[in-house]
Amino acid sequence: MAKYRLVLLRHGEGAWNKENRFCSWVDQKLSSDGIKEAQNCGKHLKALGFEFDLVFTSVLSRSIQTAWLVLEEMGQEWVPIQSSWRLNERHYGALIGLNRAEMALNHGEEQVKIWRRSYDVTPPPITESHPYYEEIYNDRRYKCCDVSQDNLPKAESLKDVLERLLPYWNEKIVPELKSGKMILISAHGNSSRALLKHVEACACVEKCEESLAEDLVLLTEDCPSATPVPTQEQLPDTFWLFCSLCSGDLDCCRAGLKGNMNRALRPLLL
Ligand SMILES: O=C(O)[C@@H](COP(=O)(O)O)OP(=O)(O)O
Repeated sequence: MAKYRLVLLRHGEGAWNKENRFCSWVDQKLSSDGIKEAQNCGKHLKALGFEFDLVFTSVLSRSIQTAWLVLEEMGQEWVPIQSSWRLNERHYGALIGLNRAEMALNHGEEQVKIWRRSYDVTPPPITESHPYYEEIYNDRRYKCCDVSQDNLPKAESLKDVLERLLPYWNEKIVPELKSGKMILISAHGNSSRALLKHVEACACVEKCEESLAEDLVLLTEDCPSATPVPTQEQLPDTFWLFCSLCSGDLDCCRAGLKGNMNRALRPLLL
């Protein structure tokens, strides 16, 4: 039996994913395709015999809905779910709600790529005149966070996402993994990317005190070759799985489960 067991999911397709708009902190629900993707993912995980002990989600409905649908398909609805804004999608600031293709026409492909896939470039911040400002900052879910509403981000780079995510990862998730629980994280494209970057970096570094470091064996394979889905017995001693497709800035797929599992969720590559 593997020592540390983590499955990291990017949620199924949301309504604005379909429209190619920056969704970010706007609380869009899953599209009908997204619902099917999450259900398929649950079927695959069930077929592979996964038994989750604890689930972490962001406070955005698309990640929570994905977790519910996965658990329902697996007959594991009873598994506790913990939600935190720290797993939210990257805050895209003033870009929220805008269409990526229109942005590319107005600002150029290169600029849009920098906003989306650079590590430490922060897009312009959201201001009070933004059409979604009130909807986001007056939402009750952000009144009970571990930071005050005034201190919530107004725009984030991927680096900022990692910085706000790490305390939660280290304090809430890592101890549960270390206690032997099988964990599902249902998150977003960029919060997964940030976490992936951290976990992989730690796995490469000899000593990384607060991480799973040497004990963590990553199942890394070149993208996009389809490989057979390993059974639980075939998994190495310690594993984590990234159940979605590649992230453009990380160059290749990091996934223990590929093929069916990855096709169950919308690829991260756009
Ligand atoms: O905010 C969004 O629209 C996408 C990410 O956008 P990109 O960084 O891929 O542009 O997040 P998700 O659908 O994973 O919650």
